[in-house]
Amino acid sequence: MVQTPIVPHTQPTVMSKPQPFFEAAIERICSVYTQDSARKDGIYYWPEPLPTPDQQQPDPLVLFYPEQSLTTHTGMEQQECEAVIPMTRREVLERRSRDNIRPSMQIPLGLTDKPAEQQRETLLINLHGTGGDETGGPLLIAGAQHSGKATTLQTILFWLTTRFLPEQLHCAILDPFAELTHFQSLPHLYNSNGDACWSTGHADEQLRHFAESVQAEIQQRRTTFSQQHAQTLAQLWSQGMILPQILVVISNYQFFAERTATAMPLKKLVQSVIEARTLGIYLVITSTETNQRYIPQEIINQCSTKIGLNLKDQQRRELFGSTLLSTEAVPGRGWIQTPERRIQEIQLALPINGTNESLRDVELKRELLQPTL
Ligand SMILES: Nc1ncnc2c1ncn2[C@@H]1O[C@H](COP(=O)(O)OP(=O)(O)OP(=O)(O)O)[C@@H](O)[C@H]1O
Repeated sequence: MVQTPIVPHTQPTVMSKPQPFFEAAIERICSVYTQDSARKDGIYYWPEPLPTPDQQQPDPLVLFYPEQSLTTHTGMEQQECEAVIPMTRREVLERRSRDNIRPSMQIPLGLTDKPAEQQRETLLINLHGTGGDETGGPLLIAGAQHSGKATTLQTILFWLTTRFLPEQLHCAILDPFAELTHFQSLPHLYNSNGDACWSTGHADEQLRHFAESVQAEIQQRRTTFSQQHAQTLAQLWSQGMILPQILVVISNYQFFAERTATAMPLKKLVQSVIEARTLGIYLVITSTETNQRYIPQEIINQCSTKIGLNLKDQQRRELFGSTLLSTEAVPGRGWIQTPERRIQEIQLALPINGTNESLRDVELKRELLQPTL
């Protein structure tokens, strides 16, 4: 039996504002009975809540450990943020040229809350999956406006382009609202023919060209796999044949849905990419809508990992097939449904720290323009 800790009688703490009695009591207990002593007694504390962006700290959770604190526009040093990766970006860049790297579509994207297990864990999305066709798979991020969709795409691209050399990773991006333009400068966005693989898809011709170039890559890859009698990209890499992993990003899918000339070719492209996962070709889609009018139900069903950010009740039902409580309306907060169909609350990470969007934007651009190691 665990004994109740004895709290010595101390002077009341001086507080700046009145605190409810139970909060003051908990604070007093915590000050004398540390987490370490509790663990030794077999008591595990409820984990910290998910970090919440607010006015005081708009960037509580970032991808990499910040190199240095950025100063705010008022010149004051900002508060420390939590990092998903306990390393700076520079350290990850250094490792990528040193490590014997293997293909991997595991992406650290934030934190997840598991109240039943009293745990808060790193949220790892695995687009490849480890256990056959039902695992990994396409990622769909659906969310209201300003809920953090574009930022999440930036975090995904920032991770993958930091982790992998351009010959190991290639991205093809359809970006109608030009939210990912900073990545255009990276060699990862050029295919083996030297063609840029970023497009707004505004003109039908642009979209057709984008779809054709991705389809051509898929076709070429099928031929290579069969010539080499390979089952997986990892097999080819281990034989010294480095074909890049390909990430296809379709941002704001709903934008294309009502254009009759583009809806069908885009749907066909998505189907082909979904089928090409075993060839090392992966898909991430974002959408502000979850209704069939804007995104075909087959596509929603085939996306085995789904994230919903600040959605209405009806949209949560359309996306997850079940009614969930709404989450706090802060950017990057929502629900994830994983391939095992588990649903968990999450907080997604910013790619970079900074107290407002324009500071973060400048900093991200600067990081991406820096010569890599
Ligand atoms: N995980 C996060 N943590 C903190 N702030 C975030 C996070 N994600 C996004 N934000 C901030 O919230 C705002 C909206 O983000 P973002 O532009 O990514 O949303 P969006 O869903 O793409 O919006 P829209 O649909 O209007 O394009 C931005 O100021 C962004 O910096």
